[in-house]
Amino acid sequence: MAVTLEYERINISRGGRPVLVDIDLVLPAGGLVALTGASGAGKTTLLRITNRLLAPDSGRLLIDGADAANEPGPQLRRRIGYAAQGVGLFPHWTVGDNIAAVPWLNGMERQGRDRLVLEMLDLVELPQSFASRMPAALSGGQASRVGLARALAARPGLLLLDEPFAALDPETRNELADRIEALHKAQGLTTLLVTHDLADALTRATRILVLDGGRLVADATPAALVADPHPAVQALIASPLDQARRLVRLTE
Ligand SMILES: Nc1ncnc2c1ncn2[C@@H]1O[C@H](COP(=O)(O)OP(=O)(O)OP(=O)(O)O)[C@@H](O)[C@H]1O
Repeated sequence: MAVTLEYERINISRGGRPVLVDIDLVLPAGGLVALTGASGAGKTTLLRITNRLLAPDSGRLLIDGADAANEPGPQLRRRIGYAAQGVGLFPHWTVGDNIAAVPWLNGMERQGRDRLVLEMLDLVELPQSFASRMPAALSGGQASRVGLARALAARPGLLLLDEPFAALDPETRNELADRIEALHKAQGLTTLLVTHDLADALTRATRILVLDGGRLVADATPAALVADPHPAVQALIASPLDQARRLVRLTE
C-alpha cells in the first residue's frame, strides 16, 4: 500500500551550516515525485531524513500519519525500499542473496526467498539465472536493476531512489526509468526520486520539487514548473530545454 509522507517544518544543520530550512510538504500516497536541485541543495539529506538515517534538528516527519521518530530506524527502513547509485550490493553475496537481504532479516525461510528472488528478477526484467551470479559479474545497468529488485523485495509502500540513473548510458537509463515508472504504477508505490537531471524529472514525475540552498523553492507539476520564473528553477531548466530545442531543430 502506498504511503503518505508529511514533512512539518523540518530543519537540519550539518557542520554548523543550515542544510534544510523549514521544509513543509505533504506527499499523498501514490505520487511519483522528483526531487531535484543543484549540487549541495539538500536532496540527499531530505531522502536520508525520510528513511531515518538522519534525524532533523527540529520538525517532524509523519509516515501514514505516525511520527517516524517513534519507530526504531532499522525497523522503519525494512518497510522502505531504498536504491542509490553507488550504494553497493554486498560483493560477497550472490545476486539472489542480495535481493532477499531484507526478507532474510525478517525471518523468511529459504523456499519463500528463492521464489521471491525469481519474481523480483522477472519484475526488473533480468534473467532468472542471474540469481546465482556475483555482483562483480554485472554491468552497471544490471547492477542498478538488482538494486531496484532488492529495494522492492520487502514489498514496501515507499520507494526512495537516489540518482538511480547516474553513470548509466542514455539507452540503459531510459530503459531503467521506463521500468521504474511501470513498477511504481503496478506495485502501488509512493516514489521519491532524487535526480540531477531535470529532463528525467519533467518527463517521468507527476510532481517536481526543487530545492535551492536547503529551501523548497518550487513544488509543481512538470507543465507548471517549466513556466516557473524562480531563478533556481530557470537555471535548472535552461540546459535541458536548450538541448531539446536543438534536437527538435535537427529533425525539422
Ligand atoms: N556529514 C556532513 N557534514 C557536513 N556537511 C554535510 C554533511 N553531509 C552533507 N553536508 C552538506 O549538506 C549540504 C547538502 O548535501 P546533500 O548531499 O543533501 O546535497 P545534494 O543536493 O544531495 O547534493 P548532490 O546533488 O551533490 O548529491 C551540502 O552543502 C553538504 O556539503
